[in-house]
Amino acid sequence: MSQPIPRIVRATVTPILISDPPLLNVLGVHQPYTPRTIVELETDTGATGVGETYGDTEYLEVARNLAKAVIGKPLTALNGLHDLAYDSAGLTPGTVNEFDPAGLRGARTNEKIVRSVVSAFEVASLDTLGKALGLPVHALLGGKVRDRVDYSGYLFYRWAEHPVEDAPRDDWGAALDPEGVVRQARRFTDTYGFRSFKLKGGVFPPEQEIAAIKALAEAFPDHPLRLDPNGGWSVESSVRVAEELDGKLEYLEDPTTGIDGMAEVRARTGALLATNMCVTTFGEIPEAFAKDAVQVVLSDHHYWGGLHATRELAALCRTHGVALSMHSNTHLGISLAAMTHVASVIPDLEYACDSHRPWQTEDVITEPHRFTGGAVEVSDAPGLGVELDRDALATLHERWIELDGFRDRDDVAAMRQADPTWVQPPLPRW
Ligand SMILES: O=C([O-])C(=O)C[C@H](O)[C@@H](O)C(=O)[O-]
Ligand SMILES: [Mg+2]
Repeated sequence: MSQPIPRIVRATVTPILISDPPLLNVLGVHQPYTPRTIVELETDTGATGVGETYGDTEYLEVARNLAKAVIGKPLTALNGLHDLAYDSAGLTPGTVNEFDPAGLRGARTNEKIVRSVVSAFEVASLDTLGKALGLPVHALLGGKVRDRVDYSGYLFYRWAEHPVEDAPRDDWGAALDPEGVVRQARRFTDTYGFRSFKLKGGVFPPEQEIAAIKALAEAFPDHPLRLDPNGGWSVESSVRVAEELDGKLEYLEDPTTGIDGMAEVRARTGALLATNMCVTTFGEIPEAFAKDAVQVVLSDHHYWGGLHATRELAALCRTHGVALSMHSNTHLGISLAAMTHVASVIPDLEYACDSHRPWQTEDVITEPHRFTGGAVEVSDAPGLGVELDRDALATLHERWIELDGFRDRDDVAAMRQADPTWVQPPLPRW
């Protein structure tokens, strides 16, 4: 006997600020606090679920509108979320900002904002549905093909402390040269067992970053390595780095900006190139793949629009012989759970995924994930397999209310706290 599909009766959007260390990148430095949005859904049958996404003001606005619009909708109406988000926010597709000061993921567009918000509602819906059915999210996506998902150790040049008073602190110390990077990698691997490393570059002139990769290669000869300057280099510099590091990298990530620049680096060096900047939406795929600009697409279920969309992306990549792996920005355990579920159902995932999570000291789930052997176990518990920590959520939301200067991530402005002359660096920087 068929049952009515549960309908959504409550959708709550809670903005939070989470502590973030002073991690450096081509734009500047992370703020002491990064905004995230937590979405909670409840159905008329009493089932509940959670999702997480970016929390900057523009995202939050769209999320708040979508929260009103989903009331009364069937829990399984996932394919309508995208249009509902556009309509409820009164948006049309378009570019908001040619360069995103917050996330180093190409231009900031309404499409990316909408998809990022939709991802949190889609994940929350799947969590709710899974819990109602007693099935893990991976089962709702066709079933896991692996029990553990590999993540790479995400190394950053960093300062010991933020240059502002009362900022959160940690005990990692500074990493500003090859020795510091190797020390950080050693601690990462001792603590979490990571079996590959990615170094966030674009911070120092390429020679210094080449030296850091060489030091890592010497210290960890069995660990695959990646370098990601977020488009900080010209084509000429990219070619030089690719040649200097030939044989030392498993791939080079976004050495330069734009599809044409990436295609030229590929054509001149044969280096394997990954991106989370020049292919971040479905519309960019035909040109990038036709020009052989990228060989590894770093998906991010937030900005591709959710877990189903990530599987669609995986199918497209597979069809074109392009590999798929996973990008990450600052995030908490709800996102890590979603990333792990979707990664577990993609058969041909050959590279370890990225995750910022080891840098975070706070979470909104009662039992944060553990990285062991560089991997996270895929949960078979109903839904995402996480439980919301309401006290932690309330505390981090209070912080969002109090510290209104951090509600939009801006790495350029954060850098100005240390260097008042700092302006958004033009790319390429070198
Ligand atoms: O792989 C990437 O490009 C990123 O993770 C972008 C991020 O914004 C990262 O650079 C960061 O958080 O500094
Ligand atoms: Mg990247």
